[in-house]
This record gives sequence, structure tokens and C-alpha cells, in this order.
Amino acid sequence: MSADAVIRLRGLRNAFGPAVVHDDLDLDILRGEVLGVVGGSGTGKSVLLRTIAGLRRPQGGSIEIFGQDALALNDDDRRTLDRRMGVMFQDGALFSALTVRENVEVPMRGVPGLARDVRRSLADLKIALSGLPWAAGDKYPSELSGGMRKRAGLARALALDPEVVFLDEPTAGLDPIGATAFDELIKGLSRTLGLTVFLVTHDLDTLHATCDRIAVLAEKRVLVTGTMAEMLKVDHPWVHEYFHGPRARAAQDTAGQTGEEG
Ligand SMILES: Nc1ncnc2c1ncn2[C@@H]1O[C@H](COP(=O)(O)OP(=O)(O)OP(=O)(O)O)[C@@H](O)[C@H]1O
Repeated sequence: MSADAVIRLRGLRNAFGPAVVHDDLDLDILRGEVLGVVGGSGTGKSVLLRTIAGLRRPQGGSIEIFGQDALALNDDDRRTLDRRMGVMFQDGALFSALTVRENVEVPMRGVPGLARDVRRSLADLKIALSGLPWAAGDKYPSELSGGMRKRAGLARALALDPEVVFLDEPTAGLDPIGATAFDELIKGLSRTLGLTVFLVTHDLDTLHATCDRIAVLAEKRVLVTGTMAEMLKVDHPWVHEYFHGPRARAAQDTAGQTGEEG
């Protein structure tokens, strides 16, 4: 199974001064999967995302991405690698002084030989792909709803046709209908584009609706990985409470109903 890993973490260590966040953390992210990362508050889900995406250098361990040692690349090779990955932050992290289209064009500016009108057309395509109306391209982030800003953030993450996308709590702050629509968007994009998705979430409905596998962060490492069915059998106290608590039951019921309807 791990032969298909596009990202392989071994012995990863992250610390802020004396505070150790990850210690001896191992994880494989498989080609084409949607991997949901869960864990209690402060267990280091966002730090893990930032570390894999190259936004933070770990204190130890190895990160292999597309078969390359990501921590040993020179600047040019790192830039090439970064173009194969897209990141969507929780609030979209858009530039407020730029329109949505200009925001989506930002990552394209580093691509040599890409004419301005081609860039614009590509940005419009990503905006449409992210489920935003055509007119959204000319709007500023402050003119959009929270859900639309997230979609704009997703459009920017998709700007360079990445093979892997990192999503930090994509449904946080969305109403249930907006969250369900976003879940469907992620699942649809993963299927149609063959994207590998690394998704940090607290949202049990998202885990049911979109994730092929789940990784649980606890005790400074990835405690367990597996399908939802496998998670239900884990008897670690936090994992059991998380997947069997009242919210988990409600999400299971919803997923069951959706499955019956589908
Ligand atoms: N830049 C930083 N400087 C110091 N400590 C940090 C920094 N970034 C994160 N931390 C610490 O690392 C730990 C993990 O943070 P992280 O944001 O990854 O947690 P999380 O699992 O994503 O939490 P949540 O679910 O609440 O968003 C926390 O204790 C946090 O305070």
C-alpha cells in the first residue's frame, strides 16, 4: 500500500522551544486519496500541514514528496516541487487589495512565459471549477461571504494544477448547507482531477462524506490511520470518544441516510 505514497514522513519532529509538538511521527499519504487529519485542539494538525507544505522546517525526521527528499532540495527544485502542491488556509488567506481573479493569478506570476491574458483565462477556469459564479472574479474578498472566500482560496490553491492540495479546516465557519456543498466539491475535484487531498478537519460530516482514510494525531504522533470503519474499532480513549460520541453518531446517521438516498 505504501508503494503508492506520494508523501512519506518518517520520524518527524517539530518543537517550539521546549514544547514538542511532534515526536517520531510517521505518515504515508497515498496517491489520489482524500486523507482526513483529526486530533484534539493543539495536537499539531496545522503545524503538520505547514511542515509538509514546506512552510516550516521540522527539527528532525524526513519528508519525501514525489520520491524526492523535500528537506534537501535547492531553491529551484523546491520551487518546482511547490508548484505541484496547493494550500488552502482556513480563512482563504486572500490578499484584500486584489480581486478574486488577481488572487488566483498570484501563484501563476512565477511561471515563466505565461501571457497575461492566458493567466486571466486560467484563473477564470479555476474560479468556475471551485463553484464560484463567473462574476466573482471581479469582486474583492471583503465583498464575498465566508463560504465564497473559501472557494476563492480553493481556486488559488488549484491555480497551478497541483497534484496534492492541503486544506486547513475547509468547512469551519460554514453553515451546514454550505459545508455539505464544500464536502461535495472536494470529493468531486478529487475524483475528476485525481487530486490527492490532505485535509485537516474537526468536522465529522466531512470525514464521512469525503475522506477515504483518516489519520488521528495524538501523543505527538500519528496514533492510527485507517478507514472510518477501522476507526470505529479503535479502543484508544480519545479515538473512541471522538468516533462514538453523540456528534459522531449524528454524523453516522446523516451519512447512512445520504447513502440510502444515493
Ligand atoms: N508559531 C508558533 N510558535 C509557537 N508555538 C506554536 C506556533 N505554531 C503552533 N504552535 C503551537 O503548536 C501546537 C500545535 O498547534 P496547531 O495549530 O498545529 O494545533 P492544531 O491541532 O491545528 O489545533 P486546532 O485544532 O486548535 O486548530 C500548539 O500548542 C500551538 O500553540
